[in-house]
Amino acid sequence: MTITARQRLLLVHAHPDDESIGTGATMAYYAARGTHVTLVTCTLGEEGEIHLPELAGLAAAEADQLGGYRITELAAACREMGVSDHRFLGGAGRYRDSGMMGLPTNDHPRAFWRADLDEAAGRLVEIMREVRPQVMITYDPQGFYGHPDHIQAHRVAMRAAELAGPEGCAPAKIYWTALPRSVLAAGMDAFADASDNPFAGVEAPEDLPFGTPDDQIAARIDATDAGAAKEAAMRAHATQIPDSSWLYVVASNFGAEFMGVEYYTLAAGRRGPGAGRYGWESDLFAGLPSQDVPAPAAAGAR
Ligand SMILES: CC(=O)N[C@H]1[C@@H](O[C@@H]2[C@H](O)[C@H](O)[C@@H](O)[C@H](O)[C@H]2O)O[C@H](CO)[C@@H](O)[C@@H]1O
Ligand SMILES: [Zn+2]
Repeated sequence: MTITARQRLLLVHAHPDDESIGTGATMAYYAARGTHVTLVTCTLGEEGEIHLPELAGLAAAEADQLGGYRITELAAACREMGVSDHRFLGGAGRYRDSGMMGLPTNDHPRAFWRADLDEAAGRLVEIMREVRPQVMITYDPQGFYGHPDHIQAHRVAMRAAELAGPEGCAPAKIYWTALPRSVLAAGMDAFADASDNPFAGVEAPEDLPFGTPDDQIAARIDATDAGAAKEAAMRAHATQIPDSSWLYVVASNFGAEFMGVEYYTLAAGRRGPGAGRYGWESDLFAGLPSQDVPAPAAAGAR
């Protein structure tokens, strides 16, 4: 694939649904502005729950067809976001959804959690060679909330960037998905008296398995105009995100602020110009030279 877009964004996610939940507005926002957005999903999500009773028979313990079905959900979500370049790491089915931490599925022979790090990273380097992204998004070392496939996606993405560096095709900036503690605190306040409080039982934002101090956030992407695309992409993942999901409860109360604004920490690269108390960037490509698309590496060049 010859990519001529001047801006190229690479995202590395663990399962079909993560791209929409965590970065759907960012992806739709940049795709709508001509950035070439490449999504790499590391597993098919075979071990997921199924919130559509009519599809219960696809479950891993039954026909074990959920992975194939989630390929179609992901394709629909990408259409809603305007993203056309999507790949599964190593090809569809190479790495299997490991299930939640500590489950026997972590030990499945193809479990992503057991993948050889350099072998998996090498497959991502092949995509970096072709796409030559200036910016990459993945998770923090905790995988945002501790799922083994998210932790492994972080490790593979960061190792690939390390391996690609000497070849000159590593991203100049690497961001990790994040949620500011102040946003979590505002959410807890807003739902304090709600009957369907998604934060019920949580005393403080620090008690949640995710959340980042505001002064460690590097970018706030206001993709409010892509909030509807994000919600449509999430609804494409109906086996994973039921209509009753807390995600929609929060969205219905927060609206554009929740669905259309996404936050990141900067793990590598130089921070661009920003604004506000903590100098948050409003553009992931801030500070990067507006470069022409480098000539694709000659065939066989390494
Ligand atoms: C957003 C995300 O990473 N989803 C994963 C996750 O799903 C969780 C899992 O089904 C768990 O059993 C539920 O209690 C929890 O609510 C879900 O978020 O893990 C799945 C299995 O690895 C994965 O398929 C799904 O994409
Ligand atoms: Zn996930």
